[in-house]
Amino acid sequence: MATVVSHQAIASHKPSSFKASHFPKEPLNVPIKLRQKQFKIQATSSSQAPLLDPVLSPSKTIPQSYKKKSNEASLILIRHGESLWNEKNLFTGCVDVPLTEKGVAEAIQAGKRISNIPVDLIFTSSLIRAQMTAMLAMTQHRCKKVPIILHDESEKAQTWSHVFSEETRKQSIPVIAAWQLNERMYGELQGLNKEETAERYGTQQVHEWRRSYHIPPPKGESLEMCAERAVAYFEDNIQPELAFGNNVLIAAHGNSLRSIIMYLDKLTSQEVTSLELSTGLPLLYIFKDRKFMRRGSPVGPTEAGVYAYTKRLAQYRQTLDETL
Ligand SMILES: O=C(O)[C@H](O)COP(=O)(O)O
Repeated sequence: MATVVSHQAIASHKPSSFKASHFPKEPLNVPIKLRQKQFKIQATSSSQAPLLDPVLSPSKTIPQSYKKKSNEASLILIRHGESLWNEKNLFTGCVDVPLTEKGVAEAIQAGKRISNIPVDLIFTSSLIRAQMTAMLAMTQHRCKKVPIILHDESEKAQTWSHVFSEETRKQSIPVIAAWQLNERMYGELQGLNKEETAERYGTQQVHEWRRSYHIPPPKGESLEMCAERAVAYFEDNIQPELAFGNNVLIAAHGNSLRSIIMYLDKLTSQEVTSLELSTGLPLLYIFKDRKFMRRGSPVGPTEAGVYAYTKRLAQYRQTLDETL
């Protein structure tokens, strides 16, 4: 019999104490966008491992019922830890450089800060510094689930990365990498030293390139252009997950996150110019009643205030305390 599982199905989305046979074998009720990425698994017999088939047309895979997991979800945003080019003060943009040792420590520290906050699904950019940050942060999470990058760049990549144990899937968290969450493309500034560029073109000009909403750096993206793809991706792919009740972690970049925060906090193009994000600092939002409520940055796993924000977070933490 053919069974459809979504990306969500590889994670249990529940604390490890959750019983009730865990997940149904039949399709989970999943948000619209990720339905389109559903895989069809054909179990030829109970003794044979399932085979992964390519995506079917969404009309064949959309479940009939659509039932929310919860009316409330957490959203954590983390700018990646310090990169080797942050350290050298170079414009980085879409150049794919790794974290420094300090960046690794920042990512681990960020993980400690969010270690009691539920994470069902992770989105990162396609750049290694954001992916390293997400992975390192998750090593600290008390749920002890394994983040697994989903490879859907080809049918073969999907098939070859398939996990054949339902139990193992339940102990994992899907990680979706999307280029739309990449840092703004910094054009002809990529690889240049920020201080030297300011000396050459003037502080005011460089500040406009870096912080204005509308003005792009030479042959690069303005924040507005970056927002067009990052916010569209957020609205189309991430917000439906939150609306469904899935708790989401996004590890991305200074400017792609600035544009998303501008959307979440309804900042004007003027207000966003003064928004600065530190490397490796997690920011927590609660999504409820179709509204985003900014809750600041969890300062530590035992910080009482963070868990007082919502009953759901407090309950999740209590479950971790009881079961781990
Ligand atoms: O891409 C870069 O150089 C930085 O990560 C972000 O740079 P900015 O603070 O100059 O926008």
